[in-house]
Amino acid sequence: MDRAERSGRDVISVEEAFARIVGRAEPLAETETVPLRQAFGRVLARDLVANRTQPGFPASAMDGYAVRAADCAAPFRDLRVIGESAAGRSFDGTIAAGECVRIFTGAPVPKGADAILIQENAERTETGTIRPTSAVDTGRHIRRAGADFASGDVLVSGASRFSAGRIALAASGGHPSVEVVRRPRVAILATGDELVLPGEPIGPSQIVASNTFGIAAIAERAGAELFDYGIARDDEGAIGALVDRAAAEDIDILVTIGGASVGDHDLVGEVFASRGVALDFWKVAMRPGKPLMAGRLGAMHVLGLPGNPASSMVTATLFLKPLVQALGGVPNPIVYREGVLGAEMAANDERADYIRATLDEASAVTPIVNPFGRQDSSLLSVFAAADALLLRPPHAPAAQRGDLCRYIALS
Ligand SMILES: Nc1nc2c(c(=O)[nH]1)N[C@H]1C(S)=C(S)[C@@H](COP(=O)(O)OP(=O)(O)OC[C@H]3O[C@@H](n4cnc5c(N)ncnc54)[C@H](O)[C@@H]3O)O[C@H]1N2
Ligand code: MOO
Repeated sequence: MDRAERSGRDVISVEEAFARIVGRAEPLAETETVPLRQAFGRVLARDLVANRTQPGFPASAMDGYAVRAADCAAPFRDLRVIGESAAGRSFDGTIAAGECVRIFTGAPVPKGADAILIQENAERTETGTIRPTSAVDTGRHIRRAGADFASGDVLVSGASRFSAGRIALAASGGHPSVEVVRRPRVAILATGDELVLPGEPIGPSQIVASNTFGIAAIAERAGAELFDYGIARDDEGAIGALVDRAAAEDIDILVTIGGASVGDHDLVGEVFASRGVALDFWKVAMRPGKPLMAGRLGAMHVLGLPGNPASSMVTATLFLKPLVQALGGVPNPIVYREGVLGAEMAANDERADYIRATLDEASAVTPIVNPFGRQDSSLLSVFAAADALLLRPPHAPAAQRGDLCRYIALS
């Protein structure tokens, strides 16, 4: 496909682009076992089954006395304290009528007891007995064995992402390590003669290659293992060598930044073609982010993001993030929420607009979405200050302040 052919043709909708990039992505089959401490955010490969029952014994939920409920009915009489059960140190005898055992939270309930009298409802006497001051129901303050889970229960279903709570549950179920889906391997390659790294000496017509850092954060948050391929000059050989490297290093998603448009130095599409990338599409009816390329080189997904900072961040949010999630085996829809417009909007043209906006959530359940006045796709300061991308669908009619709208929350 030459440049003339690539330009102008086949502008597809955002929904179509999503279906082609994300909808066709197969979750990775490979798994790995990681220590539980490293499992946060990872995707569980298969159902995690409890190795033990929790609690493993009937346990007291309170500090007090293990009693027979029948002994704690009015008129109250003294109960003899025949021992103590603390967490980790049980009382091995059996409680008979008129007896009780001093017990602490989490400790095993001794045989014969069927309730816990909290210590606030017991008067200690000088003769080593206690007297209940309140009746107690059978079963009161006793956690039955297996109340949390039983051995063999599914604790966390396969394809779930490990939250803090799920990690703690896996630990409680007796798992020091867990089997998780391999992280998708994402390589990021910035292209452009004008680019230098942050902190490097910078010439008068140079700019800092900032996009890699933002895109990497989006990909890693979505679960990627990241490979930074640095900056390639606007040279077919240099860019091509890094495409080859990605294929050789079993990269799952190669992301290029810049060089996606129609200028004489926009070489990425040609390099892709020369390296055998099967280009699926090259333009999306969206703003920012129109010159987005997507294709495959064998099993490797290839995404050519536009160079303008907001364009690359928006396309990474809409397509790269859910693609990483799809390969990693987690649900990956783009969630559009409902808001109220904080400003009037002009009628839209044929491109879906993703307008950088702030959310005012203080006043109402439905947040007010306030678009920034400046929407140029070079403005990182505006993107960084945004909480949301306000969606203006293609051909949306003019809208008033207070009208309902949809937005994507940025985080
Ligand atoms: N004649 C036309 N010109 C342009 C069109 C068009 O349809 N016809 N599309 C415009 C749109 S929309 C966009 S978006 C840009 C995309 O251009 P490229 O992907 O080719 O990006 P570059 O030209 O390489 O760079 C654009 C801009 O972004 C800066 N940049 C590039 N890489 C980085 C990076 N890693 N970090 C930070 N900034 C980066 C670069 O210096 C340029 O300023 O094309 C329009 N043109
Ligand atoms: O669509 Mo470009 O991505 O506006 O700047």
